[in-house]
Amino acid sequence: MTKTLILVHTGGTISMTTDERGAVTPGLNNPLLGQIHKLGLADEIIEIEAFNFPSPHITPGHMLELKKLIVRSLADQPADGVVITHGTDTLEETAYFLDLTLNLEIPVVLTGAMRSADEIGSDGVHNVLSAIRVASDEDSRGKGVLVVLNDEIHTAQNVTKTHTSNVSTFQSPQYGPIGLVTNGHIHYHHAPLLRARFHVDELCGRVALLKVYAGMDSEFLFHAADAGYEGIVLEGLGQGNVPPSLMPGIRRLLEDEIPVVLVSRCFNGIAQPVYGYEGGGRMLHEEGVIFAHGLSGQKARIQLLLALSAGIHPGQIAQSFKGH
Ligand SMILES: NC(=O)C[C@H](N)C(=O)O
Repeated sequence: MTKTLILVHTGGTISMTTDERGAVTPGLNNPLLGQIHKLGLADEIIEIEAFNFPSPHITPGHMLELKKLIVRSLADQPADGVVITHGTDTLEETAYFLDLTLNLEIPVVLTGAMRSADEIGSDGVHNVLSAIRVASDEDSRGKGVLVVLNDEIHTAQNVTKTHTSNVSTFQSPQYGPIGLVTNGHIHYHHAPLLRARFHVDELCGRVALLKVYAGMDSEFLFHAADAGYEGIVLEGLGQGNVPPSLMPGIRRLLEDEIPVVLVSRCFNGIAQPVYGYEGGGRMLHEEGVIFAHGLSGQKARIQLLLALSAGIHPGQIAQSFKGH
């Protein structure tokens, strides 16, 4: 069957080369642009250069632009799948943003590279080829946004960058990948659960992410309330606890109707209201802190930003985190 894919480039190491000083830098043009269709994998690949940014330069505003570009491109040219190349540093945030905002049955697959385009053993072209094969596969439909690197298929919800430089950096702690890419096959061994969805045309609200540490005081939380932040995500301790010295700041935010979402700074397990001591999860839950079960801090932050931008009332935001 004839397949048409849209391949959107956004930058990242996959499109970078090494300069004369030995520093890895973005070039004027994405070196992959125009190269991939020559490999003859899908019948038609429409390449679009959306941005050419290192991914630390990507903002939620760019993520929304990307989402709109995908919707527009598919309206102009219906396709069987979408592949997006992206820097790896914030890839998981863009993937989750798209997962929560795109409402598509066709596969949408993000990929990137840990080695620049001119480096020996560069993983970029291989990852793009795998992503194209995954996006062309019928079994990839209806699975939400996927992330494909190093011959593994991960969900946007669970995947995270776990290593600064290794090519096997993308992992889904505690859940594992949902599928594998081999020479001849795309093989799924798990099916992802249904996700939340938000209809967002514009982003509004500032949401901060703070990591909780031993002896942390409330100063940043008071500052966040004074500075007009609309939401706070806390990466709490263990099963979802904070030092008692953080309670005055949390109470102030909740009094001001600023949602406080709690995840765990542990990368395995879920945050849950277990402990009844001062600052323990039970107390936080009873006072109105929202538990985002199993999400990382950076994903919970994207979700809270989208919930606020979708106009969900602060009282209803907890509901939108149910099921995670
Ligand atoms: N491997 C990479 O793509 C890392 C790079 N700093 C980026 O995210 O753009």
